Amino acid sequence: MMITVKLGVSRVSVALHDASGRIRSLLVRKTPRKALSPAEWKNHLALPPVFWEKDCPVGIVSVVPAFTAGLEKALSGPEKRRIVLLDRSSWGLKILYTPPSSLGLDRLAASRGAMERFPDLEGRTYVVADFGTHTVLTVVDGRSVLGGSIALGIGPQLETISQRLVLGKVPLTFPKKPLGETTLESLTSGVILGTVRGVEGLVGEMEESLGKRMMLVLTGGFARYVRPLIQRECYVDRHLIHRGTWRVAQEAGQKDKGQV
Ligand SMILES: Nc1ncnc2c1ncn2[C@@H]1O[C@H](COP(=O)(O)OP(=O)(O)O)[C@@H](O)[C@H]1O
Ligand SMILES: CC(C)(COP(=O)(O)O)[C@@H](O)C(=O)NCCC(=O)O
Ligand SMILES: [K+]
Repeated sequence: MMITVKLGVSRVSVALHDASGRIRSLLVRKTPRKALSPAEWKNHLALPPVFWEKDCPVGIVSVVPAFTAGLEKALSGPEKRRIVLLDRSSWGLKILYTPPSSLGLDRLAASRGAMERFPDLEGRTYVVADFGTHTVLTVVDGRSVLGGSIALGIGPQLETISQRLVLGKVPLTFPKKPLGETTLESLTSGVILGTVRGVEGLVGEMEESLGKRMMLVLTGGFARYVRPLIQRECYVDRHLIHRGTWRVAQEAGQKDKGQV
């Protein structure tokens, strides 16, 4: 068993993996507004007992470094569980981004997770489109991460607009047509279809500038909603960040035991 944690800007997700890496249980909490003490983190996460199994190592990927120490101590607990804090050198990927230290660790985790989940991507050029709180594209060429794009995600866009238009919560509906004839249709067209067509357009332009075709890999909370709208071949797996983190934390554990 292993636990992987993604500490994101707005959400923390905690996954429990079995020996083969499969996710057995996943829970999501809001990212706190301020740094928490280990005890506060423990309360905040409120992990069920299965997550506290003895000797279960924990791999952590954080994009909020100021919050990481408290979380790490909370998860290590009195049992002193082994914590694998992943940094930029952990992923077996070369970072061609400036400066390399500014590239989100979640993007490295998703890039590696894509290779783990879809082994035929190894050595190829592909782009991971993470449809989460942000919509983030990350281009991988062989074992090098080149960069990509970052925009506000579908969820936060809908929330902002619905506050402005006093619409209440906009239900997440599948846009049936580009030409919206009601407010709801217009919003789903603009935000959901617009985001997807924007991603497709960017991927096409990135391919042109690279002079190469890329495989598209979808991940993140909205991946399965947008998949039917995508007009090109793609792979989909919602949990690439956890899968990449699992693989790399596992490799780190084997090195510690002198098995590699
Ligand atoms: N079934 C679902 N469970 C959780 N989040 C979902 C679901 N469907 C859509 N979402 C949306 O996915 C987004 C979170 O995506 P995710 O990739 O999990 O988070 P993050 O990018 O913050 O790590 C949220 O904005 C949420 O509204
Ligand atoms: C852009 C992100 C906040 C996306 O994470 P999300 O909020 O979707 O979980 C994250 O990838 C990040 O902190 N990136 C650092 C900036 C960069 O990659 O250039
Ligand atoms: K994300």
